[in-house]
Amino acid sequence: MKLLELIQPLVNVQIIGEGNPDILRVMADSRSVQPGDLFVAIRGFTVDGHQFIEQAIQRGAAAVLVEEVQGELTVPQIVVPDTRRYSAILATLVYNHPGERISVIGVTGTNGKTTTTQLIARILETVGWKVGVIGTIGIRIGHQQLETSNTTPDAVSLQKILFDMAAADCRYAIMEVSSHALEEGRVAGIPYHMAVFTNLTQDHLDYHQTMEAYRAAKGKLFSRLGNTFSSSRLQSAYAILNADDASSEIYARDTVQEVITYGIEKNADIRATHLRILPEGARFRVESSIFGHSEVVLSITGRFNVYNALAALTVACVEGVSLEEAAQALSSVAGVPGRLEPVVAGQPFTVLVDYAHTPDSLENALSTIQEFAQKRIITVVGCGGDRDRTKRPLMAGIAVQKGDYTILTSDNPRTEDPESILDDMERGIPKEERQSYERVVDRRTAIERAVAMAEAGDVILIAGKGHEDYQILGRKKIHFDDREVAREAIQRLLETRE
Ligand SMILES: CC(=O)N[C@H]1[C@@H](OP(=O)(O)OP(=O)(O)OC[C@H]2O[C@@H](n3ccc(=O)[nH]c3=O)[C@H](O)[C@@H]2O)O[C@H](CO)[C@@H](O)[C@@H]1O[C@H](C)C(=O)N[C@@H](C)C(=O)N[C@H](CCC(=O)O)C(=O)O
Ligand SMILES: Nc1ncnc2c1ncn2[C@@H]1O[C@H](COP(=O)(O)OP(=O)(O)OP(=O)(O)O)[C@@H](O)[C@H]1O
Ligand SMILES: N[C@H](CCC[C@H](N)C(=O)O)C(=O)O
Ligand SMILES: [Mg+2]
Repeated sequence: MKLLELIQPLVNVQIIGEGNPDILRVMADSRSVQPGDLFVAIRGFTVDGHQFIEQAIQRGAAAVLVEEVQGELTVPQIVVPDTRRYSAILATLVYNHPGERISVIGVTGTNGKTTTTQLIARILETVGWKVGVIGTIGIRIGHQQLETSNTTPDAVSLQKILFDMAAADCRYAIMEVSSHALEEGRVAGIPYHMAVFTNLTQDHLDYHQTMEAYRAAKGKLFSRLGNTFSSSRLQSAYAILNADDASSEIYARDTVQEVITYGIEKNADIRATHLRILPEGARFRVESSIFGHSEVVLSITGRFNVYNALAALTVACVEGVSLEEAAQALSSVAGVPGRLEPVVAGQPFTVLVDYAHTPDSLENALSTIQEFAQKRIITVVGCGGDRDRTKRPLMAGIAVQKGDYTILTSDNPRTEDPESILDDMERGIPKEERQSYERVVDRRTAIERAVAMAEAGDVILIAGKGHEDYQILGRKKIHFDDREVAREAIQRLLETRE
């Protein structure tokens, strides 16, 4: 596409320099620029992309999109007020509105996004539709697996991924939409067919500052639902909301599209009753005046997973899958990596690795374990560095209150002092609980310690990192997998006992 044709729909644009080159792609990272790219200089949280303009031109950039007029360049410069947001629009245009060639289902909320997207994918695939999935544990296009670094990729990568999914004949793109992504406009230009809300509890206050701002960021998915850039296609869209979460009322008011609710406690369009939470899974009955009723048997447990399953069932039913068939598909889900994932290595106690990294998710994981634990619950937990500090004392307080013994340890300390993160956590533990916890800053040692103290019938919860196979210490990323470390510790323990 010619540069001038590409930027024609944009407003507030200044063009400097001669020429009208062909633009093949939009690229925000100078290191990946190829000849024919439009390089977008984004002022980031760590570096300013304007620094890399020369490098991008050397690599063959045909034009640059900037916020500030640059000195003389050998390629045209397009000056706009906000390159981050404009890059989303340009990527949509370059890839010719990929979001309109595939039904995009967005899932947002503090907890449960990964699990819910995986459950939706399973149901839609079971009935025979090809899907793409984008989220924390990676990107999948049919059977092709790709790595990711963010839950929701940057705007430019996202449009390319949707393009590839549409080209691979996926009928659906099921994606996690983080509050960061909504705030930064990474998903601008995606005409969501469905917007699903799981829940809203505390997280990311380092970024959003207040819960109101955090709620408002997530709300953009609902207030913009049904909007498209191109007027050629007006589509009907649905907001799928959790009736038991207070924020849903606000989101329901904010959307002009059809609202369908799911829940357990309050009246909802699709509701779970007769819940039984068992160690090996959950059973419940679904009742809906719209979609009928069915029994559901899940191999994943916890009341919170009943909510995730209800959200997935609602999406499937809206898409025309029968409730019966959707429930059947869910029963075949063995588990989601790093979500209450058991480590089984012949030990007489239970070890569960879980991605609980917020106060609410930790509370839920521990409440679920309480329902089936026969003896003690030993919790190994840490909090990420360079992230929301206010959740640290809350998480430590919950661990000590709900479990029997807690080992406070490091998560991904990043550039913070690991001991000072533990200090922040410890502040949430009442003095009289001094006997029920200890600090072991090294995560491997902490896991080994938990394994060494466990007795038959105990449950160890290793929380915070779930599927992650790395640990970030300073600016270094080392290989670290809670499941591997626990397995090795158990094996060593069993060998010494033989
Ligand atoms: C705060 C935030 O949103 N940060 C994200 C953001 O970084 P940034 O825009 O500040 O980028 P930067 O690193 O300062 O670089 C600025 C620009 O220079 C470019 N650059 C940089 C170096 C170079 O040599 N050449 C070059 O062109 C970069 O490509 C970028 O365009 O854009 C980067 C590239 O897309 C992301 O990787 C990065 O995520 C960081 C790693 C991060 O941790 N983000 C977290 C806060 C996050 O977004 N999390 C949510 C999940 C939360 C949840 O689960 O609820 C997520 O969606 O992932
Ligand atoms: N519906 C839910 N409500 C509350 N807690 C949940 C729910 N679903 C999962 N959890 C808990 O939260 C943890 C993270 O779950 P999941 O990865 O599905 O959420 P997420 O929203 O994708 O998280 P992230 O924001 O990191 O991407 C799980 O390991 C579990 O402990
Ligand atoms: N999506 C979450 C992941 C947190 C995982 C935890 N292990 C950490 O590193 O803090 C975030 O960006 O806050
Ligand atoms: Mg996720």
